[in-house]
Amino acid sequence: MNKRKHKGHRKSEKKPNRLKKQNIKPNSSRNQADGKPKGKQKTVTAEVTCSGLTNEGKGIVEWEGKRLEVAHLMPGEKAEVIVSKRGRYVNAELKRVIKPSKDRITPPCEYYYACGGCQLQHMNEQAQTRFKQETVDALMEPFIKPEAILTMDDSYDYRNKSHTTFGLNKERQVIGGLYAQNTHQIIPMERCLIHDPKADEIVQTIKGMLKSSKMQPYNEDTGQGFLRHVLVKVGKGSGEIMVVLVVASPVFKGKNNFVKALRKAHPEITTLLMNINNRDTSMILGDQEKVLFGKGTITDTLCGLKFEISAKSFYQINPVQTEKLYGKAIEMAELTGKETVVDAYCGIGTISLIASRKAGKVIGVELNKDAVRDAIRNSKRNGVKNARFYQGDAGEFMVQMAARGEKADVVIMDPPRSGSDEAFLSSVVKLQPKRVVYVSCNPETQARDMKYLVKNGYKVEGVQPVDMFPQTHHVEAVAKLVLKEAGNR
Ligand SMILES: C[S@@+](CC[C@H](N)C(=O)[O-])C[C@H]1O[C@@H](n2cnc3c(N)ncnc32)[C@H](O)[C@@H]1O
Repeated sequence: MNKRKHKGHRKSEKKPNRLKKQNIKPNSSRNQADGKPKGKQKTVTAEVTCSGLTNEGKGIVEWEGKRLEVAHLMPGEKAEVIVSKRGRYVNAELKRVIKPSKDRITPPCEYYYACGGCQLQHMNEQAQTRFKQETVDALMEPFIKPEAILTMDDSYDYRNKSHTTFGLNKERQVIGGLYAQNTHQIIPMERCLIHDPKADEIVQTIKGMLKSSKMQPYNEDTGQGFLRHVLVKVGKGSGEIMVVLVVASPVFKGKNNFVKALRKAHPEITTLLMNINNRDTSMILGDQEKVLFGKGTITDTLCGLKFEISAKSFYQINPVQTEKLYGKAIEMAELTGKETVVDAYCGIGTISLIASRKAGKVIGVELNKDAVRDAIRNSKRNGVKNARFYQGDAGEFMVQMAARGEKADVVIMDPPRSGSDEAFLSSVVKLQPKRVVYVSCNPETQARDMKYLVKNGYKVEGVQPVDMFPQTHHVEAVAKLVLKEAGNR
């Protein structure tokens, strides 16, 4: 996915929406012209005690009868917070922790409090694990008690994909970094501790080259400038590296010299692309792409298979944990070699091809054209003969399968953060697969969709949380649902 927030991830896909975050009714006290809350802002310092955490890892406190959310505050902690009130809009920020939790640590990242990418670095590993376990436990409480979360030994440097945004600071110097949470303000940074270190090194080289190559960073407000973002994908298993320069115009002055210099500085880059994004959008990647050198894709190894990955295709960002996640999903599918498996929202065919080794046949469906092309190539590359891939909306595809009276023994589904839809879920109910394995990076929408399936004849037999995104509030979960006996539906 080319969006800033996903599986992962890190930035909101939409423009900031602080009202929504604070659970206050939209536009209740806002000036319609500039979007800012109406009225004079009052600021007070208040002493509060944190009673728990939101699903985004923020501390919950009570102030003047209102429930407020305070980033970086932990349960049981007493703290001073700055409360800003304008009309009915109330915001609280941590000023000082008076009584710290025994689980509080000093965040190792120097940008942590300014950047929005990580939300849990102030918690030790046990507290992070407990938070994620409790989040999934609470969401799955109507169905089953989840298994203990699968954690990761080395919880930094794990991301195989990074994107850095470029701009100019007030002194008109080039800066590159991540956006501050809920804003489009770039926090200049040289190293993000959850990125692959090599990716950050390459980005720093590119930043240093901008001046000599007379390349201007893009300015979102004026629409002037050239370089918007740099996307780096690292094949952790293969060592292959893809760099994508996301630019605002197809005219790349000094391209040959730039490419030559970058290759000289980083011979480990295996392919370089230019992606043209000239729209006023929060999406990182545009539609047009040009390969500047190499094959335009990287290949990585996962679960013993080789996968080719395009710039715009989704690929799980933490391969160590992905192997655990996929292993669990395949175990839950209980394949014997005979089954027809539908792998919905299949991306580049990772789960499909791993499942194909134990299934009769696999049908993969995916919306992104590039990902489907990758999946077909991956199937050939791995000598898989019993998998077919289709491009389209998974819901529509399932509706058609149900209308044609086709059969599926197992449905594996791994939708984006927003979850699945009624067209898809109602068709699953019509197709009546014996098992549904639901993989999700958002257990909130997963629980919502599971409720539909449970109402319509399925029973939850297991839920396995996996920590795919250490240091952030995100958590992955895989659930096994089985069709109840006809008499028990
Ligand atoms: C979370 S990813 C999972 C991909 C794959 N299962 C994996 O593990 O790599 C979700 C995928 O769903 C795709 N997608 C999003 N909306 C879709 C839709 N309506 N129908 C089919 N695929 C969709 C995205 O392009 C993305 O590849």
